[in-house]
Amino acid sequence: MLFPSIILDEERTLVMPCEVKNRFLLLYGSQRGQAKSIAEEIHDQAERLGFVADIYCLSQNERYNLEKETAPVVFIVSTTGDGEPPDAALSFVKGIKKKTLASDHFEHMHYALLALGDTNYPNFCNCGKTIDRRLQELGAKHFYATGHADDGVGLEIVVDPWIEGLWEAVRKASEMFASGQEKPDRAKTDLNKNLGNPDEPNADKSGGNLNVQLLTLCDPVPELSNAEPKGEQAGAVYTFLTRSFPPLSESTLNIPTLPPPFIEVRLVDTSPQENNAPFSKEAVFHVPVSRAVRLTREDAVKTALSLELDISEHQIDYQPGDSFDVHCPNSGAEVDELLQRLGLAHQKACSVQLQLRADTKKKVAQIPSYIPEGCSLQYLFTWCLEIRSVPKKAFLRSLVDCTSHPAEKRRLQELCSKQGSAEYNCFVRDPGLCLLDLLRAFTSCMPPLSLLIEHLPKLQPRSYSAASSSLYHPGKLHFVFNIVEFPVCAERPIPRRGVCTGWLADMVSPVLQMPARVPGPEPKAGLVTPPKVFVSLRTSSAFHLPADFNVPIIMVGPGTGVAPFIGFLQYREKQRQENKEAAFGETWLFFGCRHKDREFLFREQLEHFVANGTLTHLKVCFSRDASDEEEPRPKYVQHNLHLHAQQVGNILLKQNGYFYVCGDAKNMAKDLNEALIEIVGKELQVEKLEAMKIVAGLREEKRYLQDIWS
Ligand SMILES: Cc1cc2nc3c(=O)[nH]c(=O)nc-3n(C[C@H](O)[C@H](O)[C@H](O)COP(=O)(O)O)c2cc1C
Repeated sequence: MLFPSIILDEERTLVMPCEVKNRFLLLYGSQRGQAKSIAEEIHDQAERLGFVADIYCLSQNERYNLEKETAPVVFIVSTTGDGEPPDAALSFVKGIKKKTLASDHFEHMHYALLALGDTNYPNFCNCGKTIDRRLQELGAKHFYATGHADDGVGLEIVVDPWIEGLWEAVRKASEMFASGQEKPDRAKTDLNKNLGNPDEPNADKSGGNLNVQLLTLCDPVPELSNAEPKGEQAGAVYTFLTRSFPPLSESTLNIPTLPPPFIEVRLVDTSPQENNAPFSKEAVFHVPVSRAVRLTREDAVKTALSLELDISEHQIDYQPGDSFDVHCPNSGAEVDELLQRLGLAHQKACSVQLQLRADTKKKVAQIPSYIPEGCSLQYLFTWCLEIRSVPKKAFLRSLVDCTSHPAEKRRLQELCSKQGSAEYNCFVRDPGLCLLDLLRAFTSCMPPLSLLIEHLPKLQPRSYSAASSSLYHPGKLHFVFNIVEFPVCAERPIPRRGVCTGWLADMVSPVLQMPARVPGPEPKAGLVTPPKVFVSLRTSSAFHLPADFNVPIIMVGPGTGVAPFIGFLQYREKQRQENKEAAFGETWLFFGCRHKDREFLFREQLEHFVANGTLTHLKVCFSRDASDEEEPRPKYVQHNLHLHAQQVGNILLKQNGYFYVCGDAKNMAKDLNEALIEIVGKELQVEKLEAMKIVAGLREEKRYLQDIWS
């Protein structure tokens, strides 16, 4: 069968005629939607390139049958939690892990896998790697090299070339295997000659000599390169974001094909049922904040707050180590500004009626399930859409067509182009710009409401670790957070706070209590109605105290990472009171912050645990306090861990102890992992590789547990 050649149509779009219908099965497992949207993108491209892709979520196992599947299978899976599969992939992963499956169970299967992850987490792409390894063990064969995309640096760096190379590989795989003419092993060898491996720097990323590009070419418009758009702000403040500079301004651009529109919106002037609560399928509880305390001093760089929720009216059973979701709305001021900017402010009370466009070219088009039918426009932006998300390149591409000023249009084309990738990262992705930032800067851009519904993801609840034990505080649930601040930068001249932490901080400010050591106005008890928040519980499968009291534990929780350990220690104190005869293992806590006097969170409570023997070793360090020159003190928790290497090694390697880490994934958790490997190497006198294996073994045994965030 001859593969049709590429035709350059009049609009200079590279298109393929649709005579060849090579079928493949496309399965995704996604927690927050990125894997799903990549799968949908592949599906749409497939359609345009003349393939047939049957797309399903891994959880829809009644819709596909891998045991009988003869077409190539493409998996797109992300990783969540501490290296865990997304919820929708859990049962699939469990199924393929069954020990009873024969080693040739999937011998008939040919697959490609794109794993999404983030190198800030220690178990990079663990779910994808697990599926890959297991499918191989069960006899399945790759028809295309696995891609590991890193959200920490930009998924598109791997995803774009991986998708580009996929088409040739799918075509060859379907040709060879669907007809049953080729023996799989032989075919694999043949195929591998042409496979591009996105993991290998010198690989042919096009997957062969066919360079399929779903891109439009845009010639430079030299006279526009430095033209000023009309908006004052755009010219003055947003220079790098909005203005084109050579060499990009002089390049011919490859820009993505316009994503096909699929939603039709009508705003109906009936008064919709007003509802000021999140729309969620899980059990969500509306609970009062019974106490709010600022934990840090005024002069600390970060402001940490502790909130106590009164859950006594609800059935919320939690254990220390569990976390829970706070369902927060978007900022009212931002929603108002957005509606104003879109010319929709006067319709904010209208009911939003959505339907799929009858003429859409998008094949897997769905009305987003997180938008309740007939909600108001205001509700849609307040509770349903993540308006702070960083617009993806496909979104920028769509915005191009809604922008009237030629210079702004060109700049948006640059930012979504292949050639402008570095500028996209530098001016959009890294500063974390959102739609409103773009609309402030690109003043002639006027997207329709339908486009925003198509591109803005679901507003996600924010997850926090419980910082209390219900044995210690019956009917109460505590949590701790730093107020996230996004300072002014060149691309965003207006500072802002995190969606959830900013909202919580504003809400509790009338009742906020100051730290005990700092004099300040106390809230007038009884005069203010307690603020309320919407929460749902997320139980943890493993991040709990060991069932056996005697097992020693090491906890590492700098900054707000100390939160779950406060819950652990409260629980442990109760266990000790109730089991006076029992022997309890050692409890170590490594805590760190910048300044002892400004942000030593829970200092009094930790000292209380030390005094009553619940906490046997409290090791603290302060990274910005002056150190004694003669006796330098440890700066960070990992340094302190090194200072106690022998005891740490002893607890973990000889006493079967547990090692818990909570806090920032990007810096702390990585450094700590390195420190642990070094300690194990030193204590056991083994090479680094061997030490790494031992540390990996601790993870597998669930004795090295993490609750980390990036
Ligand atoms: C709470 C959370 C936990 C994560 N844990 C991991 C992890 O353990 N390993 C990893 O490689 N990536 C991890 N990631 C990164 C995601 O896999 C990555 O952002 C991916 O693009 C998300 O795709 P999705 O939206 O389809 O779920 C985590 C992300 C979040 C938000």
